[in-house]
Amino acid sequence: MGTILSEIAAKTKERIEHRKREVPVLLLKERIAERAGEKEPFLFEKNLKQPGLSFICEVKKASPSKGVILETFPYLDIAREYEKAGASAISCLTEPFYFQGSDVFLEEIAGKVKLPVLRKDFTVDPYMIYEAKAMRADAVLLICAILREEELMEYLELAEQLGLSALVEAHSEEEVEMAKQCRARVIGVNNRDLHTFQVDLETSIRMRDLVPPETVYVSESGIRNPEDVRLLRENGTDAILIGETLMRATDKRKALDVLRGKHR
Ligand SMILES: O=C(O)c1ccccc1NCC(=O)[C@H](O)[C@H](O)COP(=O)(O)O
Repeated sequence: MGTILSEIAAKTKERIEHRKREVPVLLLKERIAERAGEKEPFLFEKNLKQPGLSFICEVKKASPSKGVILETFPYLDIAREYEKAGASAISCLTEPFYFQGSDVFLEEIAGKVKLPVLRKDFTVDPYMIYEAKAMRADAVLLICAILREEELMEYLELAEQLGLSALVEAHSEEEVEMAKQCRARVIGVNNRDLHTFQVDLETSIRMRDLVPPETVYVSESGIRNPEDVRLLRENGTDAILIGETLMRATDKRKALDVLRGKHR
């Protein structure tokens, strides 16, 4: 049975084939050259390697599991609040059909906020890595479940050449092995089951020891409360990626403090 990811990946391929005809890769390369030196290479990875648990805070309007999360979506204000609240990085959804994301959100956030920004999209073509760089992203998401090992290796090399970090996402032990084989430097385990959409933190807790300490280990999805954060911290997680919980919080700084265990 196919998962939601294969469906999103197929739709993304169509979107990107169309985009390539509108904006040829040569144009993206010109834009990248014009912006050379504007960004510190690999800042995403560098920030996640700072001592203590790092928070990657997500800017996400909607999702397949929850539908629309926020009707009005002040994405730039949200990113600024994350910055003030001490986030280490921002994750910005750019996928338009399932998450109501947009490249415009990312480009604007990356232009106005100093934190590194992850382009949270379903990378299925090297073109998307050039796009990410051209729109001033600092990192790309590479999902093992939608890539062959040769593709993952090729995309990691391209990201490296462009000074972009890559968050390599796994859902199983086999995918963690694939990420390691490709020498990923940042590996994220997603706690969301792609068949049922159920989240279970035990997934990333269980796989922690498969990833060596020099690789950044990220736990993604389903992080709701200080107890979840405490469990992940105590299990040796380097960074956590949080979307819905923060999107629904009216006061982001307070919500992050509560998650960190600073408020009761
Ligand atoms: O969020 C979904 O419904 C979803 C469904 C299928 C593939 C990916 C999906 N989400 C992308 C993410 O990985 C999350 O946005 C991210 O990890 C944050 O999760 P959460 O804190 O649970 O919003």
